[in-house]
Amino acid sequence: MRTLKLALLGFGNAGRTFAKILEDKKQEIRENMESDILVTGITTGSRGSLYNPEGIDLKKAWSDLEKQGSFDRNGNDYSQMTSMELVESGEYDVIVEMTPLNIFTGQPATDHLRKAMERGKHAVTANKGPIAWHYKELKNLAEKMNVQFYYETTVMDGTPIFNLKDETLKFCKVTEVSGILNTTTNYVLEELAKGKNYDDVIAEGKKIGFVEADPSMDIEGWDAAAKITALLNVLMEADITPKDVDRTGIEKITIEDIKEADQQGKIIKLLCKGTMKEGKVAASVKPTLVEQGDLMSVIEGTSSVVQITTDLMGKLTIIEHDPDLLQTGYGVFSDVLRIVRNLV
Ligand SMILES: NC(=O)C1=CN([C@@H]2O[C@H](COP(=O)(O)OP(=O)(O)OC[C@H]3O[C@@H](n4cnc5c(N)ncnc54)[C@H](OP(=O)(O)O)[C@@H]3O)[C@@H](O)[C@H]2O)C=CC1
Ligand SMILES: N[C@@H](CC=O)C(=O)O
Repeated sequence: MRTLKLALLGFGNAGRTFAKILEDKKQEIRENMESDILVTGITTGSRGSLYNPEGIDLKKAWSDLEKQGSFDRNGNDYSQMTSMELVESGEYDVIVEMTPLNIFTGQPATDHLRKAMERGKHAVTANKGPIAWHYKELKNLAEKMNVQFYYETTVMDGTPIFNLKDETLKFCKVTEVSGILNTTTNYVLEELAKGKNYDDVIAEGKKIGFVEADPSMDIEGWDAAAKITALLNVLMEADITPKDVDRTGIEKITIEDIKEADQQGKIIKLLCKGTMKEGKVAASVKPTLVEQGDLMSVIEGTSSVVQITTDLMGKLTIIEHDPDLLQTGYGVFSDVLRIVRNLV
């Protein structure tokens, strides 16, 4: 039986859901992959940290957080470790980065991943900042250190996009990527059309768990810009940052705009697009009028869609229907399983 130790940075919506899946599937992983996956460290921004090289009691960790809003300060595993201290000196095999998105720098997530890989640790990130800002450097570092580095959750949760390209679209050259990649704006536009108040809609989205810690990251199109950047960096080796995306958010869209679109038989969607022509990459995020009945118009609620055009396989469309946090947790879980599978 192999033992793989994980250090989790961030234990919010994504982190807790991932931990629950891990706990639920513990026995199946043992039986099918002859592996035990232990979590040896967890850090948060303000709710304390846990550390135990023999494995943390995950059920207690999330129940303490959910019941009392912080880890148990009197518990055996309670620790004062900061994220960087855990990364630099903790005992673990895989760092799992799930801290909030800082879209303007990709930090501190990038430093966490860089430092862990420099120590020869494998890395998984749900945080798209590092992929949007520092993908090439991190990928090169992973190769140099001979470690695995995965980031499936950064775009459309656990929907296999990066895995699909890596595993089943070998030698396909991607020439265009488009889609609806941000849940919050899709949800907000739809709920405003029903006559709901903006603040109530954001509060609902926060409760469900998909709105970023700072909602302007979603509303101003930054999250979508980070996702199209991540897709282009990975699928086309574009080497761009979110600053290179021609970006307009939905902050100026009014209920009148939505009604006017409806009268014309159209609907407003925040569309992302990236193309590669003669070696040049162009990327945009823009509120766009879409004909009702068009494929993009039926992507409702928390659903997302991506279309990938390739030279050998033409255009492929992948829709993620009504995801919730389970699919976010699954994205992280699938990356960790990929590491286990490749180690066997
Ligand atoms: N939720 C979703 O639908 C999806 C989220 N993601 C990405 O996953 C990441 C996490 O999202 P989510 O779980 O929803 O966010 P949350 O805001 O729910 O949780 C963030 C967690 O990170 C902690 N944290 C903040 N700063 C630090 C730090 N410096 N070191 C360690 N922990 C820290 C927070 O602690 P505290 O609460 O104490 O501040 C909290 O535990 C984000 O980058 C997001 O973009 C990706 C796909 C989908
Ligand atoms: N805030 C994001 C969450 C997932 O990446 C979104 O709304 O899509």
